[in-house]
Amino acid sequence: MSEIRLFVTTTERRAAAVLDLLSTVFEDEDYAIATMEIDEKRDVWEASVYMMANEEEQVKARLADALAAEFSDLPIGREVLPDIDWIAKSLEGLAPVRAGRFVVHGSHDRDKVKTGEIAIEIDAGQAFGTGHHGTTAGCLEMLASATNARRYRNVLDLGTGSGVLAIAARKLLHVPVLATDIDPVATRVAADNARRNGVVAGLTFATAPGFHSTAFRTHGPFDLIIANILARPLMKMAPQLVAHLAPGGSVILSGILAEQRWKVLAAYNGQNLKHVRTIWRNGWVTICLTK
Ligand SMILES: C[S@@+](CC[C@H](N)C(=O)[O-])C[C@H]1O[C@@H](n2cnc3c(N)ncnc32)[C@H](O)[C@@H]1O
Repeated sequence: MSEIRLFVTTTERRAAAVLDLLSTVFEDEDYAIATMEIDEKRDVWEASVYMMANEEEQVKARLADALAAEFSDLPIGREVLPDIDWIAKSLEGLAPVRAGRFVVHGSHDRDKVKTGEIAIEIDAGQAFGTGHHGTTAGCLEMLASATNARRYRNVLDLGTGSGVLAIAARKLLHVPVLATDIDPVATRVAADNARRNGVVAGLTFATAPGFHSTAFRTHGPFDLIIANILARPLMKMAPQLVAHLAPGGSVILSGILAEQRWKVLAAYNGQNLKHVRTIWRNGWVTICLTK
């Protein structure tokens, strides 16, 4: 049976409001809801709900009811999604990912690395970060571009997961990197991955929730802090994160849904950081700011 997407087309701000509405209407039900950017320059966004074809009628009626009060000007669009070969799709997911000068690949794809690329070998495992997620790829791309513009002397990777960003930073910059995670399994996996990638020296791993460890004082302040966590903890941590950033330093933040971007920017602008660049990937944003 085919899958259907019902959607409305509007601005970023109104799409975020429609998403809130959809999450209330379809709360606790198994329908995926999402917003996605269609045209950055013209501020065109879509807010969507996905369902199987036999559920379309009732979902559409409820959607129309929900939109009636505030969004009656938005016509409901419809798309029939192509049937997907999930086995082929999952294998495709393991293909190497390229972002900036980096290529992240599994051990089965060592021969796919091209001359001039910085290769990071990560097999899918117990920690987040094979490079396939829009947030990881966004951080890698931002890291490559941020380091074109200036030199950094040390780096913090907060929420290191598989260690992919710490390994990328070490391979690119050859400077000391502190990598931390709240999850001890992640720090162990990240250390293993660092060994496999031949970058043990210069990389320190620590298990710590947020900034609760003496490691930050010992190794900081940092010229570059990369944190791919989630919008809410990133906003909460803004004062501490900025306190550990050296004057003139840069921050790369990800784990932020496109509609949460302005809130995160406000939290960091409030700490006197200036926005440099945003990268959009698959509904997620990666933001770079400087002190
Ligand atoms: C989205 S993953 C990012 C992994 C990797 N850095 C990447 O970019 O692919 C977020 C990681 O942050 C860790 N994390 C979540 N909250 C944290 C916190 N308060 N302090 C430190 N690490 C945290 C999680 O355990 C997880 O490994």
